[in-house]
Amino acid sequence: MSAETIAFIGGGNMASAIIGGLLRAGMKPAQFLIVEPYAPQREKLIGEFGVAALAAGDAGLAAAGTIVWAVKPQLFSAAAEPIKAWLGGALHLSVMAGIRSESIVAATGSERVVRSMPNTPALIGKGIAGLFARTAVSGEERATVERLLAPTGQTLWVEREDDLDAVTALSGSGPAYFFFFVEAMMAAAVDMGLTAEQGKRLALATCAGAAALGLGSDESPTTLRERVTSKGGTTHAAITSMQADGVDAAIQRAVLAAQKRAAELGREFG
Ligand SMILES: NC(=O)C1=CN([C@@H]2O[C@H](COP(=O)(O)OP(=O)(O)OC[C@H]3O[C@@H](n4cnc5c(N)ncnc54)[C@H](OP(=O)(O)O)[C@@H]3O)[C@@H](O)[C@H]2O)C=CC1
Ligand SMILES: O=C(O)[C@@H]1CCC=N1
Repeated sequence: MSAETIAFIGGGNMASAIIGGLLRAGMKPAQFLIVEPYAPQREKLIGEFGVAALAAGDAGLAAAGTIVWAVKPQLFSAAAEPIKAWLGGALHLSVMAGIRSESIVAATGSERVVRSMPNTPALIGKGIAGLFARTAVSGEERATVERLLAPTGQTLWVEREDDLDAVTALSGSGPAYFFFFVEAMMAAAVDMGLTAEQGKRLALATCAGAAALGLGSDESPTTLRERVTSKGGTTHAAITSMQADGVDAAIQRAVLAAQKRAAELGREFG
């Protein structure tokens, strides 16, 4: 192991998305060390990526230049405690929701901490990750983090750490809101006599097309929505129904609930 080694504490969904992306971008399996207590998951990582995976961290961690924290926030303290002696020399990158950088400094003994909030489209290189760096992190280390996350999609730096709670609520959790919407579209498709499969195809292609249209256009989502909405037509009927049901306000409340929960996770498990 060397300073080029990237160690992951937790080898689940998010770790796999980042490791897979970096391997596709040309990093070598020997550059990774994963600490993952769940044996079937360890075997999956070894089989899929050819990386080294240990049930528990050991002194070898001290050589890693970068340590990525990818355990559930609830498990952070318990995961850090037994390996603390070997963490002080590394740059730490957390993907954990809520856990404050101050808690990561206290648990690792390193001031060089970057927090990120990726999302699951990272699995196909189409994610977006919010990033926050503590002042001890150098410009070069910020660039290192950007390189690490580049294969997973876009990155966006925020200046205030608390803003990561809003990023978590928007883009971290956002893919689930989108699938929730698609599930409802599919249920409506079935109500109207289409099959669920037809509903899924129509809903996903429509959402993907609308997102691509929005990304490629200088016009606001409001203008793009209005362009679909003919006077007295079908879209007007649907939007009027959603407004009467308070769907927009409900979505805003839901996103704020996620932001509040992110802050709570930091207080409860930091
Ligand atoms: N999923 C998402 O959309 C996003 C998740 N995140 C954040 O990423 C983090 C990881 O989430 P995700 O990848 O979905 O979760 P997973 O449950 O898939 O991965 C976490 C892994 O860590 C393992 N683990 C548990 N205890 C330890 C330990 N002591 N040492 C090392 N590994 C341990 C778990 O094993 P076991 O299963 O045995 O407990 C599990 O395999 C979370 O903090 C979450 O907030 C961030 C952005 C988006
Ligand atoms: O639900 C969660 O807590 C994590 C953080 C963002 C997405 N999943």
